Amino acid sequence: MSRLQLVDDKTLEAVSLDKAVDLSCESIQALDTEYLHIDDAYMRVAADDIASFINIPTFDRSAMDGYTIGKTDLKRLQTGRSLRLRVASIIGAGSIENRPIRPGETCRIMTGALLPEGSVAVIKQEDVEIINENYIIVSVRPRRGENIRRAGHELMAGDRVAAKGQVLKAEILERVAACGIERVPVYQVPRVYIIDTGNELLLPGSPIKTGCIYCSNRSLLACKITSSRALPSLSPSVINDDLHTIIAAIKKAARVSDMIIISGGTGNGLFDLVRNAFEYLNAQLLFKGINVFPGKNTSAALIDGKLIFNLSGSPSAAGILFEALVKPALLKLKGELLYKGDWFNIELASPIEHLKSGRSLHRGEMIIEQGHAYALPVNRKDINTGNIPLLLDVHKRSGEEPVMVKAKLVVD
Ligand SMILES: Nc1nc2c(c(=O)[nH]1)N[C@H]1C(S)=C(S)[C@@H](COP(=O)(O)OP(=O)(O)OC[C@H]3O[C@@H](n4cnc5c(N)ncnc54)[C@H](O)[C@@H]3O)O[C@H]1N2
Ligand code: MOO
Repeated sequence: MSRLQLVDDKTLEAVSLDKAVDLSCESIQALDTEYLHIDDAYMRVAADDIASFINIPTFDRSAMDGYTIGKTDLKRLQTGRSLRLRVASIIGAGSIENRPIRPGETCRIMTGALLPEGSVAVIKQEDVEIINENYIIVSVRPRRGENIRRAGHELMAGDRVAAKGQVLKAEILERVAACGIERVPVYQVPRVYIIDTGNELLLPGSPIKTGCIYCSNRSLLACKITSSRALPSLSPSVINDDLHTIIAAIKKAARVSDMIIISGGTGNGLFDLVRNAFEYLNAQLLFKGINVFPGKNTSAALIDGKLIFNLSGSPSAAGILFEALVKPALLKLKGELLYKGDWFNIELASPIEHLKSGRSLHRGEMIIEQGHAYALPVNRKDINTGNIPLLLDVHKRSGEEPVMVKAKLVVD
């Protein structure tokens, strides 16, 4: 390992957060696709448009439990007359009445059942007078088509029920199932490998030692990866600030995962060696440093086509940078169409304490006051209050206290 040398990458300039997101996202493509049974496809990402092969419903059906009305009887009723109709048959949902409806006749029909030929309306059972099981009297004036659901009124054959890149949520999968489609094309789920570097780190469960802290980033990142519907995998132990150990961990991660996150070692201290490991591995450095706080030392690289992020060891910075930078790339890897997420403008509920000049990212929560949504800045002690969590993107220009900020919903 004598060939290991510390790299001097000071020549690389820090990029804006937007540029860092673009460079990361542009360097990767969605994973391969597979077909899954709809029962296993919840929250997976559609790898192609999914369209119906059939009209839904495929036949004209009754929308109510009631009685069918034929064309001639409808005309008579519309003149204001009362009619005594003979109940010719009973049609339940799923059964078929082959005989067309005749003048002076009705069929008792259940909700969802196929209408007999010649039916032009259905009258709800509570709107007729039942004389006995063979006769009813109708005195209402139905509209043509009343209580009839026509073939194709929900969907026509060829209509799209899911778009490529859309997350298959409950209501979408209901539509897919309604079309009779059993298997759907989806993107594979990314496996994201987490490496925590730092000599001071202990895994929870081990006895505390002087000068050491418990490693909490792996829990934070694993939860965020899980809530992004990807698969976290954790290095079996924390990784010491030793170049060979870091290189071995990255090599292993690149073999078994689709994306890698390394926490710690982003700084310029003597034991911040992750970028030296990148150099040794001939990684293609995408950027080194982002003009935002926290995260000014964040970097990203490609190793064997796998995107690898080096986030700050500080858990609050790592959590924020996951949301702002890693998550868009992860969603792109998953095949999600809207991988960058929506930023919206929102007013701060209170000023942010000790706000730095320039651009900074913060944790926030949405609160509602007198019907208006505001972003309340929160520090780490106050999070998880039950309010909707937000990521806040704040620009402070000299001498100005920002009022409006950009925000993005955080799901974890
Ligand atoms: N001379 C300077 N020193 C530092 C600067 C600077 O500009 N000049 N920047 C500071 C900032 S900002 C950051 S961020 C850090 C960069 O830190 P690293 O990414 O190299 O991370 P570490 O030094 O390893 O750790 C930072 C902090 O977080 C704790 N940590 C690390 N890993 C974990 C983990 N897995 N779980 C929980 N906590 C973790 C670690 O003990 C440190 O306290 O550099 C500053 N220094
Ligand atoms: O670089 Mo640090 O992540 O700004 O807090």
